[in-house]
Amino acid sequence: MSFHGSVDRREESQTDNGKGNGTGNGVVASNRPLFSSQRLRLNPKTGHKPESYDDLQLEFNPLVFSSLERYLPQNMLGVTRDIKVQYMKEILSQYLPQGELTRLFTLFYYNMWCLSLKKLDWERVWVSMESGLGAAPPMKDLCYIGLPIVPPNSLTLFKKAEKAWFLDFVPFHLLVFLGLYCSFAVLIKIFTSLCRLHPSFSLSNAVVSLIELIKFSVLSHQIFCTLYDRINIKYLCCLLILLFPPSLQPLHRELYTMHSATFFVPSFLKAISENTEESLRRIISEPSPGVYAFDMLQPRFCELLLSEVENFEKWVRETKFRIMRPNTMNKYGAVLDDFGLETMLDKLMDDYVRPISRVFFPEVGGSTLDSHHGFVVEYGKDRDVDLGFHVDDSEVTLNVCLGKQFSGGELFFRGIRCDKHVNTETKSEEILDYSHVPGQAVLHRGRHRHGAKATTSGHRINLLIWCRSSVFREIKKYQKDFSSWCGECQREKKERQHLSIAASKLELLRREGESMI
Ligand SMILES: O=C(O)CCC(=O)C(=O)O
Ligand SMILES: [Fe+2]
Repeated sequence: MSFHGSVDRREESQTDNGKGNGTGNGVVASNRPLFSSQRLRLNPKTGHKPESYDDLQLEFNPLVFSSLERYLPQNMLGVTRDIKVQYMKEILSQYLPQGELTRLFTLFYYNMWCLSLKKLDWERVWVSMESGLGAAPPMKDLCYIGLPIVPPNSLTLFKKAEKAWFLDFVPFHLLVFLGLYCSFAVLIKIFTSLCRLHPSFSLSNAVVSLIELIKFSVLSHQIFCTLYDRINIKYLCCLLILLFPPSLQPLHRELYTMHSATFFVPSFLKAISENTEESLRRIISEPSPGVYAFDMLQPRFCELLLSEVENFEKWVRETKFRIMRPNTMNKYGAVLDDFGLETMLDKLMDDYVRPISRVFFPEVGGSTLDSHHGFVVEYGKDRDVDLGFHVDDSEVTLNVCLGKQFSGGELFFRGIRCDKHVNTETKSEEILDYSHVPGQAVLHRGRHRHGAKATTSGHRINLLIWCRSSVFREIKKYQKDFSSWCGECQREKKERQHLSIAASKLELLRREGESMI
């Protein structure tokens, strides 16, 4: 690999120890095709005044040569400019084709610019180049002096540099630009209005003032850079949030931690505490295969949660805060995790939904539910009207009606399907239209196709928790047959079994016929 060559080169240069190219007398033959062991010194010769290369037609910017000159080995500092140029050109051309170098020099100049503004020190230029381009040994020397040179054909390293450029530098660049732009814009505005107002306005005065203003802008720009540099933007955001906290205050603090006795009806609590299939079946009905219904929430809890949601929505309206809606299908409703109910919902899933799902939905990861998306949906006048036919992004969905008074809004279920069969037709035995009652929960697989009919009057608000299992999702990637839960896969499997039994029977009959003959 090209890296090996680079490592060798570095080792070679280390043994050379700054004493030139092996000749020992500091003289380098001008017609020498290659300075076989070129190296640069690690620390610049600070007292050395570099020559100007501006008048030469060079492949690289003359400034690169001036900048590089201080890093030449001692014996090269006294030779003619042409030899220095040749020496430096060879160093530069060893590393990269011209095109890539040009692009990398952009990075270099960017760092130089940062340096000039004291945004970066050399140490950080090195670190930035190193992390941006990869830490190939020979680069260390070169990067240390700010030259982002990488071994030939190291396109991958360059890609990394580009990525680093975008991730680290572009946001900074934009901010600096904005800072500069704003300060200029404001100052120019002040300047022009002053010019118009001031009685002693003259062109020469104006030019002098303008120069002063530019100086001032550059200074403010530098202050801005320093601020940016010193105060990590993340911490700045945290600080701002701490200084100006969003003013949403919970209305009912008791909702934010799990109080099972006040949240749930006694029958539900009893069944969960016994934690057997029998105890659960005692309180749970199954109006259609795969849809389980049971009484769950106390009316008081529903009221509290409804007023908490109202409080949240009022705050959203007043502050004009933009919030994410529960999913792409709803224009109303709110994600409960977003206003602090995440911990309570975690507990609800862990201690209540999972024990039931373990019994009723083991084949879709019911016992390994480990994350959730909890939200409320709202239907009625000035709200969503109905909800289209869909499947949820969940393994198991808990849907509890919180209230209020309403008519219509039935949940309709149309069979469980895997991805492949999600659009297949519904069999009559799969049809269920279910009318929800406040406090009552419906538990179903996320892949159970469903929707909600129009709420024709009143206001319907439901609490939903889409529960997910990462284990199930991982296993599912390697499966093709979902006949343990997909209605259509089941039918296909039965069909295959049917055909194979019929074929076996036919084969038996054929053999019997043959033996008779
Ligand atoms: O409106 C409902 O009760 C159903 C909501 C639903 O299915 C969903 O949000 O995924
Ligand atoms: Fe749904």
